[in-house]
Amino acid sequence: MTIYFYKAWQPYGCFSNFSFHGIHVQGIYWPTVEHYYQAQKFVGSTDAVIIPFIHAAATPEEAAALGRCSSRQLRRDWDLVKTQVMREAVLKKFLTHADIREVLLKTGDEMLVENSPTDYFWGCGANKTGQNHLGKILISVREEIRKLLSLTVIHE
Ligand SMILES: Nc1nc(O)c(N)c(N[C@@H]2O[C@H](COP(=O)(O)O)[C@@H](O)[C@H]2O)n1
Repeated sequence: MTIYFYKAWQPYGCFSNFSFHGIHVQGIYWPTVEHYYQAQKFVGSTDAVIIPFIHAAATPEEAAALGRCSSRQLRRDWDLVKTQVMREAVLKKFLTHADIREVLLKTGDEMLVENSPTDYFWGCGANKTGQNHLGKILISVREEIRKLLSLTVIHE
């Protein structure tokens, strides 16, 4: 059975990047994966000045709105690195928070799909033909955590 998720307040909302499960990356705390992901778009770009504003955004929706502003200059390698940036942040999220790690592990081997009606890259889009990269990342993170757990105890 495929598990669909999208908004943070819906079933399996903890799989959304908009869920309030903070991460530390290189000594900096980010309130959601979405804050971190949107900020990474501008690392090294001429619009890097926006990064502290994304970091300080009160909500992930606000962070996403700042990061999605089409007049700003994205880092040049963004399309090359964005999937890896997202995977590292999502892995960090599920290594950090034991409660949602359990939710993820309990999905067994089920397919996970971000049921976004508009996003055909991270989600499945309105007609379910999207690439679902976020769902694929969650599945690979689930597998990586299983391997880590079989080797050692995770220290939060
Ligand atoms: N608008 C919106 N609301 C949500 O609640 C979402 N979970 C998403 N999806 C996420 O949006 C991010 C992609 O942003 P860009 O289009 O690359 O700026 C990514 O985190 C999706 O999972 N969108």
